[in-house]
Amino acid sequence: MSSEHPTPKQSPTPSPLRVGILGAARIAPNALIKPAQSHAEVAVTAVACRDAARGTRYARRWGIARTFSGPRAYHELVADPEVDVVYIPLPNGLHFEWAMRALEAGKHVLVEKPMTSTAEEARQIFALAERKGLVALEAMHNVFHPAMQRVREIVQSGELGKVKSVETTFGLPSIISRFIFGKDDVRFNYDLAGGCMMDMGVYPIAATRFITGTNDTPLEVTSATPTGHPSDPQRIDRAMHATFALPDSATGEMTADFAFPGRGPLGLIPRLPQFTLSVALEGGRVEIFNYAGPHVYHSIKVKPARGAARTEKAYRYKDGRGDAGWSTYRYQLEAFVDKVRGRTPWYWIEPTTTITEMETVERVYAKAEMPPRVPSSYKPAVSTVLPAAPSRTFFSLPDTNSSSSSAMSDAKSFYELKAQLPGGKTYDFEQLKGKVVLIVNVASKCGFTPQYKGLQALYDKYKDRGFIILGFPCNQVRTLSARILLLLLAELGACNLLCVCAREQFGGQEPENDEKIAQFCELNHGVTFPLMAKSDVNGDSTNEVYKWLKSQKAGILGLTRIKWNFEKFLIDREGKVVHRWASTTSPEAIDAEVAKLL
Ligand SMILES: NC(=O)C1=CN([C@@H]2O[C@H](COP(=O)(O)OP(=O)(O)OC[C@H]3O[C@@H](n4cnc5c(N)ncnc54)[C@H](OP(=O)(O)O)[C@@H]3O)[C@@H](O)[C@H]2O)C=CC1
Ligand SMILES: O=C1OC[C@@H](O)[C@H](O)[C@H]1O
Repeated sequence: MSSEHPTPKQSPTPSPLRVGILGAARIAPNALIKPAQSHAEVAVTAVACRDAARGTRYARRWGIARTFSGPRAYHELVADPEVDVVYIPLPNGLHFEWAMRALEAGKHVLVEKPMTSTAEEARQIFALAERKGLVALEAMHNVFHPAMQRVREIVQSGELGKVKSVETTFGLPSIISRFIFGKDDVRFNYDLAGGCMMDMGVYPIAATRFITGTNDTPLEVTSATPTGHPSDPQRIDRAMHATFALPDSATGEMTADFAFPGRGPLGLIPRLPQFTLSVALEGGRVEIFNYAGPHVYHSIKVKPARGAARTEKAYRYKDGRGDAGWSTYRYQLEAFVDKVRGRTPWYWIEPTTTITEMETVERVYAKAEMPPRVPSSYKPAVSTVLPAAPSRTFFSLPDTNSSSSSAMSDAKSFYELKAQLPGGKTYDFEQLKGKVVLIVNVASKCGFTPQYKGLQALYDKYKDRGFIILGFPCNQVRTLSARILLLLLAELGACNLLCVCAREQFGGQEPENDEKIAQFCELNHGVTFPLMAKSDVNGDSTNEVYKWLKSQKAGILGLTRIKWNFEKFLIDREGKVVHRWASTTSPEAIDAEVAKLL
């Protein structure tokens, strides 16, 4: 059911992005509605609320023109052709379903933190967004703020040497939280993927990783101690304390707490909320107070071991970008709109970051011996995910699930395969008999290129136990902008032939010759595992190895095509492909699976 309201307050540009909100949620005014009022390219035009009266009040209060209500409200908003972006501030356990439904309907999505209940769900959201050429972002708003960017800059500048340890807290005293959270708050509901680690805990994790440059990998959790919530102590954590191993022998420690007790006898002396991030480095310390909401107030303290301490503030970027009055959410919205409009955002949270953040949350719960959050029962509508009509089938490549001869390898087993080495020699797979093999299509100028480091580490760790990695450089997997261009052409009705021709010609992420690729990998990433000659992994000229691998194991949604650089195939000692992982699965995340086969 939908209804109209008086004109919205915004005075947007002629073609603003029209945002619809799912749920009359408490956070939406701060996180989206108010920020949108100062963004000329955004208009919040619709809200869906299960309850008609509440939805109408909310829409009036916030000047939102259209309301959907009733049991189909969310479906109707998502299907509305006048909505371009869906903002999802629902309980955590519903994020996946509604992000997927919105993407399936062709909308960009801004999803509240934590993005999903599990890492696998986040993977699926990004895979679908990528397939559809849409933007998906986890609303981890504080990292977009100049204060957090500045802290990261100071830490990473080397001014105070290497990081030794990071300590982060996010906690509210019980005296405050009892006024904020009712006893039925979604945060305390296990079936809705509640828990303190999910809610507040993602801030310390995201901040620690952001500051230490470990956004590409899940953190190694060395300990996790939960405090159960009285409503459901076995499954819902009121608080979580965890420690991490960071690169270069550094350590991390976090505390998140929905309601910590006061001090003194009977806990009667109240304590202040805790929002501190403190980094100890070889040559001093950097601290930021209020790292989660730095727009309200913050102070950055830089304390060198020798010399004078200083305090900094950063409400806008040093070069003047932004506005001192902007909140973290406003900076986030700026980036989101830039991304949707095809401009380069000032900062962006890559899919890998969100996926590995969720992996870290999973690891913390596992270490704490608490049950993992339950994945959504929503089954993505595959039929709408797959390309619908032949005239738009540039995502469905010739070899996608095809049984045509060009897509098939003649080899009957892994050990019959051969690959081209740089310089024209042949790499015979017979020599791989009895080994565990990881095969990766690599590229030097891709967002995932830093994975080389993790791959080399994996190789170094296990090569003496019969493990080998083979890299297949490929210039073929196209860039996102090229995909969007293709999508646009198809939407505009450009002929299928044009799309077919363009399909495999885009790329540019591995443009150099074999010699330069090898030099790049050795110099920048210390790669010593074998790299094959540059070749195709999709299309008519797909090399024999990839034809065979793809015939053995399909990827997400049953599609065989290689979707991006740094997809990974793991082959066991018998020559059987046992795993296929998307690019977003980091080398660190597959370590345990490799170890299992050795
Ligand atoms: N970025 C930030 O600073 C913050 C982010 N958040 C995140 O936003 C999300 C929502 O939090 P918050 O605004 O506090 O939550 P609220 O409880 O205020 O809102 C959640 C909304 O979800 C809808 N909903 C749908 N199904 C259910 C259900 N089964 N039970 C309860 N609500 C349901 C309701 O919409 P309807 O109106 O249709 O009934 C409700 O308005 C969470 O993921 C949280 O982590 C929260 C606070 C701060
Ligand atoms: O910023 C926040 O503060 C309080 C939390 O419960 C909320 O979900 C979080 O995002």
